[in-house]
Amino acid sequence: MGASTGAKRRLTPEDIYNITLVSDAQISPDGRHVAYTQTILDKEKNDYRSSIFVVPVDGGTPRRFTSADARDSFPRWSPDGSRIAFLSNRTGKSQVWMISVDGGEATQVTDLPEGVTYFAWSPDGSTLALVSKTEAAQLEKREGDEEDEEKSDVVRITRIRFRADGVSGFLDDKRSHIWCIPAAGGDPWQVTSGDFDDAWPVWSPGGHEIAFVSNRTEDREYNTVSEIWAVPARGGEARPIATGDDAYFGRPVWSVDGAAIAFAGHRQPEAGGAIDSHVWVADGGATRCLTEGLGRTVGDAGINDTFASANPGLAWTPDGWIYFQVSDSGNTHVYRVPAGGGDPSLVVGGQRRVLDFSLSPDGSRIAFVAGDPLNPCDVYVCRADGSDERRLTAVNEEFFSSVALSQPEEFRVPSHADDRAEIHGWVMKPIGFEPGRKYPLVLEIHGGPHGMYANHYFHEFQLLAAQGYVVVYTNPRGSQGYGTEYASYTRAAWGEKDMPDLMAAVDYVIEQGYVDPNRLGVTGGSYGGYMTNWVIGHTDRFNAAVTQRCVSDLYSFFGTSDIGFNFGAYEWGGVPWEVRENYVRLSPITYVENMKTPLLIIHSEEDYRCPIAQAEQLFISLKILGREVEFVRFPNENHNLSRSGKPKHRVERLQFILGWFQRYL
Ligand SMILES: CSCC[C@H](NC=O)C(=O)N[C@@H](CC(C)C)C(=O)N[C@@H](Cc1ccccc1)C(=O)O
Repeated sequence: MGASTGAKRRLTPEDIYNITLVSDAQISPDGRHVAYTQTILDKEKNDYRSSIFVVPVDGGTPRRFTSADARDSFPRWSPDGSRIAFLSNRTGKSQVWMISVDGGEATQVTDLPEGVTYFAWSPDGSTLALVSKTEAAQLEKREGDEEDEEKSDVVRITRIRFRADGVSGFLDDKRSHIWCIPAAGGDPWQVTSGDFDDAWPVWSPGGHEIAFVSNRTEDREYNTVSEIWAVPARGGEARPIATGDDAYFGRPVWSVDGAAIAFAGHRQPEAGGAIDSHVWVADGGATRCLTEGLGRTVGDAGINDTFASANPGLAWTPDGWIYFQVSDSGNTHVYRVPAGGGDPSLVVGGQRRVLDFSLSPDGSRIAFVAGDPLNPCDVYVCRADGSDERRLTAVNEEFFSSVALSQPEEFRVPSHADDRAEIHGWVMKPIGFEPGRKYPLVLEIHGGPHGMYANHYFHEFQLLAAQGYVVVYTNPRGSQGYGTEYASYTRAAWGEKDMPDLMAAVDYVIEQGYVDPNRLGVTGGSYGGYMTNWVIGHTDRFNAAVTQRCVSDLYSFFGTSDIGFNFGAYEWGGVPWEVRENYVRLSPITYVENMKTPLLIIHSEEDYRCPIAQAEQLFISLKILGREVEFVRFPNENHNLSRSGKPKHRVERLQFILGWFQRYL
């Protein structure tokens, strides 16, 4: 691939409308069907629409279960397999709905004033545990009730976390709590309360207790702790499972006998994604780590622009295996480990990214969604040991058979840094590639910094290849998927320690002989935008740059991003007044006078992760310096414009990127 287009046409930005996304594969209790969410981008409505589908594991045509003009998602089978409960925004707020597997109309189960973000079936199928920001007192007082006082538009802020990307306005003081409701409908009751955010309820096998994730430490306003607790299902006092100031745990799952709980995470909350996560078990004695020697992080650190997220948990089988995702060198796989101790082993591997998975209750089958460089996603099923794998959907087969795609080629190259560490990367040749010709190159830089480029379809990369660019992308130091030492290497050294890795990849590809070294471009988003700014402040080798949702000044980023002060305090070695020099030295804007590369700045106006002032400061400085710079602002969009922004804006963003590189390369 890459050599000729044959009968196939080239990809265009608008082709995002031709891509169907599947996610959240949930295998039925009898292991014979898989329910999943299917999402499309609706051009006419300029919005997303998702529905629940069910496909037989023995093959056959997927059947649409819901067809509302809404977002239906999170399908979960009742324990007897007769019903599927799901979340839907069809009445405005996200609520739980129910549909019989025999067909018929879906019925609404919950009507909580603050909606529902997550739910789980009780083992006997009688009750659903929910997560909602509703407080019991609100149920008495519904919309339309008279307010006592006239509302003021003045905002009084008392909490350190007062804004979150994706939430317009400011955060309210409401807390997420666990609720329960009869699955057949009826009055809900509040299970947890207090000044805590509770999440991810999981029923004990006997149905008496619910484990959940919360931060109940004294210092919770200021730390990033995440603990595991359990509470009686009828309400009462919560008991600690894995708690304390060193807890950074989530995704709890009970053992089948209810004697133990497994979960994922690590014991350094302030480090976040900079260190590897593991699988742990708490059984009343000491908490044990089951994946000590794994050398890779538990979970999916993959980054791309064409996916629908599902956020799967761990799975514990009756015969004592715990299943979990692992990010490994650009792939996300499914592993399992014996709960009693032993070596973790690979179950679902391959050059691909497993986005989510679920196990049948008897532990015999796995359903999963996976994507690879030429296919964003499909639903698969296999046996518990990974054998007998079958693809159950082919949602994009027809579309992708009509367009030419470039197959990424992997490489490993020594860094330009003194340690000559091995850096893993990919190169995509342009569509219509002809040996002997020289092509412009675009370097793509991922964010995080602790994310991971993966063996997964990336629309932006394929578009650049379709337009005649060589596309290079790598997992430099700071990336996940190569162990803790690799991921944490950039601490207090952003830019300084990863730029030599990136430039080694660029030089390696230039050495292959098909790149015009005078036509080099660079782009990236978020931390990738930070690095784009850093790179053009430290070399003039690039002829065009596009910085997206970027960070330019660490000093003004600190305290204005929703990411929280802890992020900077860890990543840059302290708070500004402790390590002032780091904030200046590591800020790309410090080197703005050196920036000569024509720069396009793309930023969303409601980006609270990287506030738009980061872009404005850079734009104004470069304008004053008389540099070639343009600033494209996307109204009503947040940090996730490239992944879940309004479809029309996503197309426009891609057009701006292509336009800039066409102009300067
Ligand atoms: C995937 S890990 C990074 C998440 C990180 N959040 C907390 O630690 C984050 O938001 N990092 C930003 C940079 C930071 C604001 C300086 C970032 O680079 N984000 C990336 C990665 C990402 C991908 C998918 C979803 C969330 C973040 C980006 O926006 O592309």
